[in-house]
Amino acid sequence: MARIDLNNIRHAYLPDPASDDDYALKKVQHTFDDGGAYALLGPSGCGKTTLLNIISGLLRPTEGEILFDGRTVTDLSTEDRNIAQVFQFPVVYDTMTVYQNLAFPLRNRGVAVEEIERRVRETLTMIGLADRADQKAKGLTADDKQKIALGRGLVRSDVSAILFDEPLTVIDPHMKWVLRSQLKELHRRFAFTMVYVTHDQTEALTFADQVVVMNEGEIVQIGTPEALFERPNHTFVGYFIGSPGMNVLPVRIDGQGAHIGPHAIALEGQIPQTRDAKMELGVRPEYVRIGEEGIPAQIVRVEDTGRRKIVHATIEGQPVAVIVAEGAALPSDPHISFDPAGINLYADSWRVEPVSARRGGVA
Ligand SMILES: Nc1ncnc2c1ncn2[C@@H]1O[C@H](COP(=O)(O)OP(=O)(O)OP(=O)(O)O)[C@@H](O)[C@H]1O
Repeated sequence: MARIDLNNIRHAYLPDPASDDDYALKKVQHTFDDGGAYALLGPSGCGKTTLLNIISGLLRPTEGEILFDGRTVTDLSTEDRNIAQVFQFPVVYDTMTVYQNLAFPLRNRGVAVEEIERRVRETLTMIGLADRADQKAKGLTADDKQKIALGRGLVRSDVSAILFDEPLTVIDPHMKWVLRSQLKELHRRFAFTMVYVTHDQTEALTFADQVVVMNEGEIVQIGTPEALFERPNHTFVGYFIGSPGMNVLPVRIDGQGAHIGPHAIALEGQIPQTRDAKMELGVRPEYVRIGEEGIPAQIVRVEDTGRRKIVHATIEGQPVAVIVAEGAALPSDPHISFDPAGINLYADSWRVEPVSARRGGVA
């Protein structure tokens, strides 16, 4: 397995890109550590597949350089980069049996027959197709074919990395959960470098150690699922991750602190100097309290989701979502307050650290 460095990668599908908007990938500078499990997460069209195809060699970037373990591979093919890639829709050899499909990439590389037998049997068990080893792929369901495609990616131990592009789209929901857990387990056992593209936050957060969140051709944050939840770097990460997403509230900052209308908000640490930036507070619904004290609120709607309720309210005309326990009673004169530990401050959509935590830093 390999460490993958992306140095100043940009990509435009247009022949003569002029402005930033012409680039599907604006600028990517990132290292995927050897043996890391990464998810590329973001909405449709943000550049995930473009980035994945640049790593695999299906696409040559307009600018920049790709290195595997310090060696430049920018001009090498997928085969020469020794990459296994699993796509959204299954790519299998219909006329071969399930066993032959998995054995094929190993035979191609001259792996010894006993080793092929051992690895193929092990992988077949892992993907739940051991009992169908001798069946032709042709008659199988899309689900099972995709399991073969996953198996073909996993059967080789010599690859630099395994790349997955929304591989569970065609898999039924229960099997999705099973395969996701198996991929995670495989990663624990064999420490493959894995990059997994998805627009589904559950898939990303359960699979990856590090989630790379992308928006409009840029990486906006790389972090553990916990960091993305507690300290979103950008308001986009705040509302893209979480259900419902983070509340983002415009605030006024002055020498005394942050204010929503006439109401002062208690913050941890000192507020950094922010010049003329657009200032917002980001507070996840899990950190909003509804009770007798705080800012007067109007309840608009209550959603019952089973173990908890989501209360949709407004304060000073701004929508706020609040998560409360299933049995909790709502006050007749509702007020909203924020747990200071759950408040993040944003200047022009990017998070700023409270000054005390950064020792005198300025936004
Ligand atoms: N072959 C192509 N030619 C021209 N534009 C393209 C091509 N492939 C992708 N794009 C554009 O590049 C941008 C990024 O696309 P990309 O497929 O990388 O996004 P994505 O995040 O993987 O989206 P999705 O989840 O829908 O696959 C989009 O605006 C898309 O329309």
